[in-house]
This record gives sequence, C-alpha cells and structure tokens, in this order.
Amino acid sequence: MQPTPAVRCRGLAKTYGRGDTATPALRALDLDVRAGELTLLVGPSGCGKSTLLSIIAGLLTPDGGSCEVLGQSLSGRPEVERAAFRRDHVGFVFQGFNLLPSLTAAQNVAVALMLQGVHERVAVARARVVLGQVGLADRGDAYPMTLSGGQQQRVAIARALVHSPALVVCDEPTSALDHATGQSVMRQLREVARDASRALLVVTHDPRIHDYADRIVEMDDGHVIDDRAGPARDST
Ligand SMILES: Nc1ncnc2c1ncn2[C@@H]1O[C@H](COP(=O)(O)OP(=O)(O)OP(=O)(O)O)[C@@H](O)[C@H]1O
Repeated sequence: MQPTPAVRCRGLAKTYGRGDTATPALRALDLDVRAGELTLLVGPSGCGKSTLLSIIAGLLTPDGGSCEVLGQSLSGRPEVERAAFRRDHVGFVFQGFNLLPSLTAAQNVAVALMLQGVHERVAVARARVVLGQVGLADRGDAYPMTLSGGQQQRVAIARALVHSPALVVCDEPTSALDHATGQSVMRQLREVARDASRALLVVTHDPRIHDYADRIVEMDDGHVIDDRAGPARDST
C-alpha cells in the first residue's frame, strides 16, 4: 500500500472575484505530492500554480474540494493555527530569497528555529551545521549583501530546512541564478528530498532543471493535465 502523500488535493477549486470579474484559478484539481520525491509543478503563466501553493501553505482558502497537508486539512482553521502549522512543518524557498539584510547568514537561518522557541545560541549552532550541508560552512558570519545570488539562495534553502520540515515548497528557486548555480541548487534540493524523505514541491518556468525531477506535474487552466515520472526518478 502507498503511504499517505504529504499533500493530497481532491477537486480543489478557487475563483477570484465574483460576477463579471470572476476569474477561475483552480478547477477540480487533483494532486498528490509524495515524501522522498522532488515534484516539479510546471505550466504557463496564469494557470494557477501560485494559487495552488498558497492553498497548500494555508495562506488562501479554497472555495471547494479538499487539500490535506501531512494528513491535516488547514482550511477553516484559525490563522494562528495555520501559522503554527507552517512554522513547524513547512519550509519555504522564495524566488527573491527574502533574507533579512541586518542579520548574518547564520542568524537568518537560526530565525526559523528561534520562532519555535529554540534558544539563540543553540539555534545559531544548528544553523551553522545546516549551512555546512549546503556548502556555506565558512560564510555563516557574512551578511546577505556580501553573498552572491547563488549563496543567498543556499542560505534561503538552509533556512527552509533547519527545522526539518516534512514538506518544502519552493517558488521559482532558480529564477535569479545562473545556469551552473541553478543546477547545483537543484542537486542539493533533490538530495534533501531523498536523504530525509521529505516532500519537495518546486514551481518553475525553468526547463533546465527538469532533469532533477522525480515527478513532473503539468498544469493548464486551473487543473493538472499531465503527471509523469521525471528523469531523476530512477537515478541515484
Ligand atoms: N489576487 C487575485 N485576484 C484576482 N485574480 C487573481 C489573483 N491572483 C491570481 N489571479 C488570477 O488567477 C489565475 C491564476 O493565477 P496564478 O497566479 O495562480 O497563476 P500562476 O500559474 O502562478 O502564474 P505565474 O506563472 O505567472 O506566476 C490568473 O488568471 C490570475 O490572473
């Protein structure tokens, strides 16, 4: 029997606005995202990818259907509970990195643990270990402005992973990176999915990173039109 997927959406629907200005963004969307896999979500601009990520993250409530994340449905729960769920179980990597400029790399990563109540000294020590895992062992004391785009993205990845979330959601993680750095970031993300049996969901417009996908889910017009094994599925 297949284990319960990390994300399970069934018949998911979302429309923005009403009447003449109504814009359907998701129409009866079904999706499973499994642990231990890197799933790429692809599709043309406006097909509903960001809307789907927002619902999975509990930032947006669907109009219909269901979305279970790690076996729990977030819709209808108070924002304070949804925020606690995100903080404890989900890691986010955004295209703009979203690092705090006045904090060092290690402090930026440590924040994710401190929000969970971990003492700063312990959090920074753990942050340095995870920075080492993404190849930045010697940059923990550097401020974001002094790091390259690729290094900043690695800090953002370390921040998303430091609290060992079961689900990591990445929105265009390579869009600001050159080809070689983008490939290296994707290699790391794939290893993270496999080593720790995490579920990684990556939204991308970048066809150069398809090689790192265990699965490729293609959307159009608010639903999934194709769901296939990716090139990395059977590779080591
Ligand atoms: N806040 C909003 N208000 C009204 N319409 C919206 C809003 N957000 C998204 N939409 C519409 O919903 C549809 C899906 O948008 P969404 O941003 O989810 O697509 P996307 O696939 O993420 O696009 P992109 O690849 O350009 O980021 C589009 O038609 C968009 O114009």
